[in-house]
Formats: sequence, structure tokens, C-alpha cells
Amino acid sequence: MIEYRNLRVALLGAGSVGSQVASLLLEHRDELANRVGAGLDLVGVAVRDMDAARDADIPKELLTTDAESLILGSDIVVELIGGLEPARTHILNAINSGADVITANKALLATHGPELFEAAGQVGAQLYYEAAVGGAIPIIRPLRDSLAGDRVQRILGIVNGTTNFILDLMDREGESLEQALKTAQDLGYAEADPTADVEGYDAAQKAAILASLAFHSTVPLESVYREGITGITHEQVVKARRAGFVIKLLAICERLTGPEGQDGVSVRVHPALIPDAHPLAAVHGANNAVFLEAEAAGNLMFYGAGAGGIETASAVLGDVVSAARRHVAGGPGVAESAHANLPVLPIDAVTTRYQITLAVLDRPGVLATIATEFSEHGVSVEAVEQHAAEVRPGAASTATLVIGTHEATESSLAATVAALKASDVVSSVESVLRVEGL
Ligand SMILES: NC(=O)C1=CN([C@@H]2O[C@H](COP(=O)(O)OP(=O)(O)OC[C@H]3O[C@@H](n4cnc5c(N)ncnc54)[C@H](O)[C@@H]3O)[C@@H](O)[C@H]2O)C=CC1
Ligand SMILES: N[C@@H](CC=O)C(=O)O
Ligand code: NA
Repeated sequence: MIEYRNLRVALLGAGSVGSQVASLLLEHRDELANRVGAGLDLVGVAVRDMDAARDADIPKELLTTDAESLILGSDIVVELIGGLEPARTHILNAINSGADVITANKALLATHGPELFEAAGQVGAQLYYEAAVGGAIPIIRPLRDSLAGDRVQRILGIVNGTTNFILDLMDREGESLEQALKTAQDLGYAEADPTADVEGYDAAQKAAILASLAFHSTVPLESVYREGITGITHEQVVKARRAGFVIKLLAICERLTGPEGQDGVSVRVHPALIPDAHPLAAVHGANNAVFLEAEAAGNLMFYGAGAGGIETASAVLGDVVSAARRHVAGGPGVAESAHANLPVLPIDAVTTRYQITLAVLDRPGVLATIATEFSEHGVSVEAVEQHAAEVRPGAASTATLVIGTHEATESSLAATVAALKASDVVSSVESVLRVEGL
């Protein structure tokens, strides 16, 4: 058997994920060499601070602050710094110096993915990123390889662990959003600045990556519709549960036909009600899951740890082994495919069901007035539930109406809600939530 020379692996960043990748590469060195058919030499770890405390021990002699020199001459470069720069420049330098690149950086891929794939394609380098969506869960490779012969219709994903953890605590422990966020921070799930998590930016980046792969199209981050969970109240969570639903922050990617009959896709991130019997309703804590509907395969679900240093390191190492095997065995590798180039249609073109909760005056004719507002805007009501009138001394009595709709477009629903807000019989529109997974 021809012995292949050892491969030089450079690691950029030794934080939560990077330090675990270094540790596993060193600890499982012999086993990985057997799987690859060549040794994997960790030749250096680029860090910002040589003396920082780390989650896993890395021999001091491997640490360097000179990322540029480390990249040159490496066969595989693993970028785990995060953020846009200098990560982007390091990756481009690595590709142009002939290395394959592994990254977990969803922010960078969602923003500069086409530039990086183009650069890799030009020199025949590989860019792997299994850890960028769903942490440890295999989802990139299944979309790129296993489902390459099928036609993905729709993806419903819980792709942000922090927000799932928060909504789950609000549901199961009765905590307010603020309390639950504090708990998530104390347990190390949320960032010190959790804006990217709670406002849905992190999930939007992952949605753009998933949709690009699933629909063989370029999906710019700016085209992803995004709402976070900061408007979700404990009361909404309790009412949802009573009505047989749970609230989840979902990333939804689906094929759509636009208003002029054109083929397109919709990519959106927002909180939504899902029935408590849906498999995604059973995804608790900081776990992630991707529920996927494909034309031939039917429904598939991918579930597991969406975050965490060592869990995410598993996905990174899988990519390192794939890249290393290609070095040993040769072959062209896998190219990104954007041949379908389906346009991302605006949120107005999306059709879904809604649940609207209204505080209304409790007097004759109110229900008929409200029903008229829905029908005048082309929104069909599926169910109406009225809750006991609230009697306050000296004030007109009010009742709570929970109205479920059939499928309606976002634009017709928005027009209905505006009319309800302006109506004399509506005291307030308490909540408007989309319903998915029915
Ligand atoms: N932590 C997690 O659960 C997951 C993280 N990811 C992604 O993995 C990547 C790494 O994330 P974490 O390890 O959590 O972040 P982290 O913040 O713990 O680690 C990043 C490390 O890079 C270092 N660094 C920053 N600039 C540098 C530079 N110019 N040169 C060398 N080192 C530099 C920082 O000092 C820090 O130690 C990010 O892209 C993140 O989005 C993806 C999935 C899950
Ligand atoms: N902050 C992210 C970490 C993984 O990508 C999350 O909460 O899911
Ligand atoms: Na993954």
C-alpha cells in the first residue's frame, strides 16, 4: 500500500469550538489517521491572546498569533474565529494557497458565501461547513449529497438553540422572556449580547444557507424575512398551550408560486404556533431540529445538539476527515450548485394560517362586524372562540376573541389587522401569530 504523507492542518481560533477541535484532533490522532489513510498533523493554532484560558488544553508550542504564516503551506485550514473579518480574508488566502477550508461561520457564509464558493471553485478547493447549521446535526451533507437526487419542497427548522431554550422555559417553567433569557445566559447558551439569537439574525443566516442548498439557488441574507421572539409574552405561550399549540422560532424555506405565476422560494424566520403533536413541538431545551419535506423521500427530521463546543467540534472533525480523504484519494470533490436560481419572493406572497387574539366590546353585533372585516379583505375565518367577558367597574365590558383563519396571504392578513385596529368594536389586537405544521 502506498503511504500518503501526513496532512498539515491549521486551526484559526481556539474558543468554545476551536479548543475542542484541537483537543479531539490530538486525542484521536491514531484513529483519525486510520480513517483517512494519512496522519493529520495539527501544525498550529492561531489565537488572539496566547495566555487566555481555554475550554480544552492545547500545547503552548502550537499557539501562534501569526495566522497568515500558519495558513501558508497548510493542506487544510479550519476557521473557527467567527465574524466577517479577518475570517473572510483568512479563508480566501487559504483557498488561494491551495488548502481546503472548513468553517462553522454561518454569519460569513450567509453574507459572503457566493464569493467564497467562487474562489474555491476557481482553484478546485473544497469549502466544507457542516457545523454552520444545526451544530452537531448532520444537515448540510444530507442536503448536498443524500438529497441531491430529490426535490426539497419545504423546510421547517428550529435552528437557534438559545431561543428554543427560552421559549421552552416560558412554556414548561412559566418564566417570563426576561427571566428565561437570564437563565440561558447563566447556563452559557446565549451570548453576553444575545441580540443575534433573540432577534432572529442567527436563525436568518442559517435559513439562507439551508435554502441555498435545498433549492440550488443563491439566497442573499437580505432577502430573508426576519422577526425575533422579543414580542412573545408568557401569556401568549400559556394561551397557545391551552389551545393545543406551542410557540417556536421557526426558519421556514419553501417553494412558492408568485402572484404572476412565477416559480420562486420563500425564506423566513419568525415565531409561529405549531400543533403540540408535531415532531418539532417535542424539541426541548437548546436542541435544534430540521423537519424537511421532499417530493420522493417524504418527511424527514434531523434532530440533536445545535450548539455547544464539543458537539459542534464533532461536525467540524467530520469535515476535516472528508477533506483529508479527498487529499489522499483525489477526485473533484463537491461543488456548490445554484443552477436553479429561483428568486426569493417577498413575504407578501407567502400564504399561511393565522391566529388572531382580539379584545372586543361585549355587545350585540360585534361578532358580525368583525367577521365582515375578515371577509372584506379576503381572509376566510376557520374558527372563532370567545372567552368570558371581563367586567371592570365603570368600563364597557370586553371579551376575548381568538380567531383562526384558513390560508391567507400576508398582505391580506395585514390589511385585515389594520382594519381591526381601526374598528370601533375592537379595544385591542392582542396578538397575531402564524400557524405552521398543520
Ligand atoms: N459555540 C457554538 O455552539 C457554535 C459556534 N458556531 C460557530 O463557530 C465559530 C466559533 O464559535 P465559538 O467557538 O463559539 O466562538 P468563540 O468566541 O468562543 O471563539 C472564537 C475565538 O476566536 C478568537 N479570535 C478572534 N479573532 C481572532 C483572530 N483574528 N485570530 C485568532 N483568533 C481570533 C477569539 O479570541 C476566540 O477565542 C463561529 O463562527 C460560530 O458562529 C457554530 C455552531 C455552534
Ligand atoms: N447562538 C447559537 C449557537 C449556534 O449556532 C444558538 O443559540 O443556536
Ligand atoms: Na450541522
